[in-house]
Amino acid sequence: TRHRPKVAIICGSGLGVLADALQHSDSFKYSDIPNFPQSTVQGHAGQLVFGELRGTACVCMKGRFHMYEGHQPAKVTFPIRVFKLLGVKILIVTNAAGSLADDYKTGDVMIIKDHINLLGLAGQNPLIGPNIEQFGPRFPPMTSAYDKDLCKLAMDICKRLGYTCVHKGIYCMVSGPNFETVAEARFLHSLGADAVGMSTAAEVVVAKHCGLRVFGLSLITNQVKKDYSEKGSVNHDDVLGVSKMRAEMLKALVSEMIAEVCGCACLLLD
Ligand SMILES: O=P(O)(O)O[C@H]1O[C@H](CO)[C@@H](O)[C@H]1O
Ligand code: HPA
Repeated sequence: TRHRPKVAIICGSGLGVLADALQHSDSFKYSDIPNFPQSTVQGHAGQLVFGELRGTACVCMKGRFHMYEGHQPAKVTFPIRVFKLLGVKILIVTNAAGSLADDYKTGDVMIIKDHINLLGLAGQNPLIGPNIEQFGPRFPPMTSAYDKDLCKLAMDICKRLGYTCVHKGIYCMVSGPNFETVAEARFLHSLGADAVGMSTAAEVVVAKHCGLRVFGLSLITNQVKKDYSEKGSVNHDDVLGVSKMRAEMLKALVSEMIAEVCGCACLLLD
């Protein structure tokens, strides 16, 4: 491919259409890329797409890797270091997530302000093992994992586009693959998490370690039950259904973000 991406986008469950925004695109199947894991989850196509979005060269992971697929944390996050070596400066992560916050509705968007890397805290951190100094320091800070300027820009864009169901909140990564019990949901909520999912935090830790700027979006695809009296249960098809319904909205938001970031002197990529 002739594209030399500055921005990488990871598509969450059912959000592969974000990659369709790329023009003059070149696609590579994960199975054709040396050392890349394979996508095994429905809603994750398994293609790396290079192209241009509003004049900026981007690379898009149409399908991410999860630990519940049997991968070690370092394997799940392997593509992030590939992006770094390709010259990427900004990582945009998206995911489908369940809501723990009382005021989030299904279909809402949460701009990720911070995360709780529950697996990382419990010893499943992608940076465990010999540190590769070429990428970053042994003890990287994580106090501003999600770029404040990019968060603010996203809020402004949402206002301009007339999106009202947008929040800023905290994402908690769990391993899955089962969805949470009521007691677990209460526990995560009491920790301060607004949304829960089975991805993202590990990718962000590796991205920050190697100096990428990160912006994250969760699409709220379901309400996580925090009360035994609440009826019904979530399944992956429902998650994909909501993603499909809201994917165009996320596509517009991500496109605007990239257009603004690359046109704004204060957010210059280099
Ligand atoms: O985080 P993404 O990949 O968007 O997917 C989310 O949706 C799946 C569950 O329906 C899990 O994989 C969860 O992590
Ligand atoms: O409720 C959820 N829990 C964990 N991961 C998820 N991904 C989408 N929804 C959920």
